[in-house]
Amino acid sequence: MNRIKTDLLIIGAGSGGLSVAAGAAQMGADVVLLEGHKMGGDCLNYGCVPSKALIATGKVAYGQRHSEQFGVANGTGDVDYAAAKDHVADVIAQIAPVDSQERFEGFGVNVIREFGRFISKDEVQAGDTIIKARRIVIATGSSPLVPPIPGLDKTPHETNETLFELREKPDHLLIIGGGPIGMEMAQAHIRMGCQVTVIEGSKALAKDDPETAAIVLQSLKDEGVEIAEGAEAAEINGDVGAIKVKTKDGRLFKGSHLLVAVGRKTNTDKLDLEKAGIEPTKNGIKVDASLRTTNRKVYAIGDVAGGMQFTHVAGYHAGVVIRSLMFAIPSKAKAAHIPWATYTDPELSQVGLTEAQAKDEHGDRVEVVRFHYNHNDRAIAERKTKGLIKVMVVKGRPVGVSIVGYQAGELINLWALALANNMKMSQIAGMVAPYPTIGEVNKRAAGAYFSPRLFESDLVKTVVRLVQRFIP
Ligand SMILES: Cc1cc2nc3c(=O)[nH]c(=O)nc-3n(C[C@H](O)[C@H](O)[C@H](O)COP(=O)(O)OP(=O)(O)OC[C@H]3O[C@@H](n4cnc5c(N)ncnc54)[C@H](O)[C@@H]3O)c2cc1C
Ligand SMILES: NC(=O)c1ccc[n+]([C@@H]2O[C@H](COP(=O)([O-])OP(=O)(O)OC[C@H]3O[C@@H](n4cnc5c(N)ncnc54)[C@H](O)[C@@H]3O)[C@@H](O)[C@H]2O)c1
Repeated sequence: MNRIKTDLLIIGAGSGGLSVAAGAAQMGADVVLLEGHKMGGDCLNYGCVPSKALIATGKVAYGQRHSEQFGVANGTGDVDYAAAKDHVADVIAQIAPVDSQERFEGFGVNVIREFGRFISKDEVQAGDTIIKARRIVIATGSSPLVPPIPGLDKTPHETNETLFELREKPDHLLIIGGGPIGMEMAQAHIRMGCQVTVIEGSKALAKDDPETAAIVLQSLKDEGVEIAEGAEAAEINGDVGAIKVKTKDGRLFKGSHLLVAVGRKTNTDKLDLEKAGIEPTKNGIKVDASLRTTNRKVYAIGDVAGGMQFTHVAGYHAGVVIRSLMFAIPSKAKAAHIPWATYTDPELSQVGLTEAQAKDEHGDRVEVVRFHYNHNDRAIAERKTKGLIKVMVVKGRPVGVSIVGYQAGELINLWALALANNMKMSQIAGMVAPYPTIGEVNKRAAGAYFSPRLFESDLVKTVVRLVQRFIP
């Protein structure tokens, strides 16, 4: 057995672990990084990157079929499903060097390609190496949840870990789960020429604002996706080509392939957490505001910390623990300013409170201002007029923003900055945005907050009349 000592041990080389490793090593710490499977974790190999690459294929195919409105003859938009998967693999391959073992070794990180498990409060065994560390960061992420629905274990099915390697085009893809994975993949597949049915136990895209989510759901239905809500999968059987899903309320869905996308299970089973005195929760590892576990030498970040499960959250967590670990500066993770986006067409994004949450929290003090894409000149030129922005405002400051429409994932960046810095609506309204950009939607939403105050105020009218009378 090899024995090594280090300042910092990181378990898991996904979005969170790699960010901590890169930062800490480049700042001079002695770092050991463990990865039992693929460098880059879920995001690069089974998550964000392949899903967005497949969405891009769908977008091109859809664009070909709908080009006439621009004066360009419609094309057939035929998709070679296997070739689309080659495109996905090529996109992953282009990004992979950034997350590679070689790059991290170049920073001076000792990368060990083994799963790690605790053997004491400050020791982890990985293969035939025992690492004793002054501080440890658990960044082991999550895996697809495959629930114990009767028959599922005997029925061939895809998850996000297998879908991007499937080369045979599904005639009819059944998707259990109408969350972001389900809806992004539903649209990508209908655009690639598959028939698609989403079987959702409660409400699709339920974590988002219902008004903006409804616009996405209607768009998917208009493209031909069948979305069954209140349809909890209860019994599954069949084989590739003939899969059947029965729901609790007796509905029967038939398809050729099945994708299970019903949420995530955090990766803690290999860790032997109890050996280190680390308390788990129902969905992850118990952490305090500084992401410290019940063992004061150990932190948990990213998906395994059991909060919002996004790559940018794992990256943000990495920054929080680096401050504590490298400089001993007390640092807390907050969630109120964290945005998210779902990359359907139209896109859906959110930061801060939804309208319902804002009204719960602030009552009558909330004002909701809206601006619709069909008043944005660039959106008209691009024929992307479907969508709106809603800003929830309390005492002149935004407390939440929901956007649905073209580039909603880009537009939310400004509001993430505004919420993180407690900015005022007047600062957004005062920004000069280049014309014609989709980004003017943001400025016009802020303007919509002030319009009634300026244009419907008797006081303003009286003052203006008075001033006009006295101006020479
Ligand atoms: C289909 C899909 C699409 C997504 N799209 C987006 C998106 O568009 N935007 C977004 O922000 N997020 C998206 N996500 C979420 C995002 O992928 C995750 O939030 C992110 O990868 C979490 O990072 P992490 O570092 O916590 O974990 P991971 O990236 O999962 O990394 C954890 C790593 O730890 C390793 N590991 C586990 N146990 C051990 C052990 N005991 N020892 C050593 N190594 C171990 C694993 O092999 C893995 O490599 C998507 C997820 C999915 C599934
Ligand atoms: N664009 C993005 O940032 C992006 C994209 C994909 C995934 N993700 C991340 O991955 C996480 C997981 O995504 P997800 O879509 O798997 O999970 P999710 O938890 O968001 O959605 C799962 C859905 O499955 C439904 N469900 C559960 N059991 C069911 C059953 N038996 N029958 C029918 N429906 C059932 C739930 O009601 C829920 O709506 C997301 O929460 C997000 O954090 C992010």
